[in-house]
Amino acid sequence: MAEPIKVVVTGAAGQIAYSLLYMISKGDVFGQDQPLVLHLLDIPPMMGVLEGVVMELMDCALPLLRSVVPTADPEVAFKDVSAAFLVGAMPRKQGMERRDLLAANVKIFQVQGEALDRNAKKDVKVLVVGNPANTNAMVCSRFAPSIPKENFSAMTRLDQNRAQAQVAAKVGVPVGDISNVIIWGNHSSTQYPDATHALVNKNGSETNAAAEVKDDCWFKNVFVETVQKRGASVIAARKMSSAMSAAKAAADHMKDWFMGTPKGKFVSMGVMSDGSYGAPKDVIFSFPVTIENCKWKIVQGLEIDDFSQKMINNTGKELEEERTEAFNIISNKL
Ligand SMILES: NC(=O)C1=CN([C@@H]2O[C@H](COP(=O)(O)OP(=O)(O)OC[C@H]3O[C@@H](n4cnc5c(N)ncnc54)[C@H](O)[C@@H]3O)[C@@H](O)[C@H]2O)C=CC1
Ligand SMILES: O=C([O-])CC(=O)C(=O)O
Repeated sequence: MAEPIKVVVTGAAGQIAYSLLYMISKGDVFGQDQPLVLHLLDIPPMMGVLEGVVMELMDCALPLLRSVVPTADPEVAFKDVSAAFLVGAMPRKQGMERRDLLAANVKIFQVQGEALDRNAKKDVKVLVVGNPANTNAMVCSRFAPSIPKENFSAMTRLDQNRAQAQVAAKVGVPVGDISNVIIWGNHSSTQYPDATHALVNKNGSETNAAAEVKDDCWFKNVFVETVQKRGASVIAARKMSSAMSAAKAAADHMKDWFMGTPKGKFVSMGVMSDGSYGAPKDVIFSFPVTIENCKWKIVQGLEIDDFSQKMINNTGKELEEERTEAFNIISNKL
């Protein structure tokens, strides 16, 4: 069996981590042959709760989990890690936009970027889940200059999974038979869930989902809005933000990054923009990507109609505004 790899989860005493830690520890992300050492970071007042999480992980008796290091010290948490799930941040409450969390959360990602830079392996794969995820990931990368920009990503996989589930219900097939739904841009209510290129697998042959449904109005209105507002709908119902589905999406995202995407299939990830499809450069923008040998590549050459381009431009504009806001907050706090 391989040597254990070190994996850090921040916000380890919180609700997303409570589901995510189990998924990681039983081999859902790095595979059934990959032993793990888990580093769990949270803030000092949560160390008691974290002790309980450590007890439960031990009591799960999971063979791949070789040891657990609970800590409130980022220098310890990020030491020699190969993968980082940056979950720890304040969640939004009803009536807030994710962007409203910038003031509370952006500084966390500055500090953690600096600690990653000093301590993590240089090929560490970083997934930012804490909101506003795209802008936090951009900040984290800026403060970790010795780690390639390509190693920082933000989670839009939950949006992709939501979109896939909506299309599956509309077509009337199991969710696993839908692929290549795209999330463009920001993990916010300006994101553009795009099913133009989505495929439906019917008895082994693949057809275009939009052609199958023949309801352009549904795709441009109900579908887009349902996915854009799904996080808010969960908060309204649960009085807390999505956790089980967020953990599953984080596991899916990191698994694909390490294991790759199947031929002809793509997934959506917030990655450092190179300006493809008219997106602004140097923001973390969600694109369709394929992954091979732990490296993602933006899918090129997709046909983009006027409606889609308008939506891509709009979410890009929000990311530029968030970038300005984030650096204002950081410079005021220096
Ligand atoms: N990108 C996405 O699709 C999603 C993102 N989220 C975001 O994920 C974040 C976490 O959500 P939950 O687990 O529900 O929140 P939670 O409040 O249950 O847990 C957050 C944990 O982070 C800890 N924390 C705060 N500051 C920290 C720091 N500096 N270092 C380490 N830990 C720190 C807290 O003590 C707490 O234990 C929120 O920002 C939420 O908005 C949630 C769902 C989906
Ligand atoms: O909506 C929220 O604040 C939590 C989140 O990011 C989501 O569920 O997509």
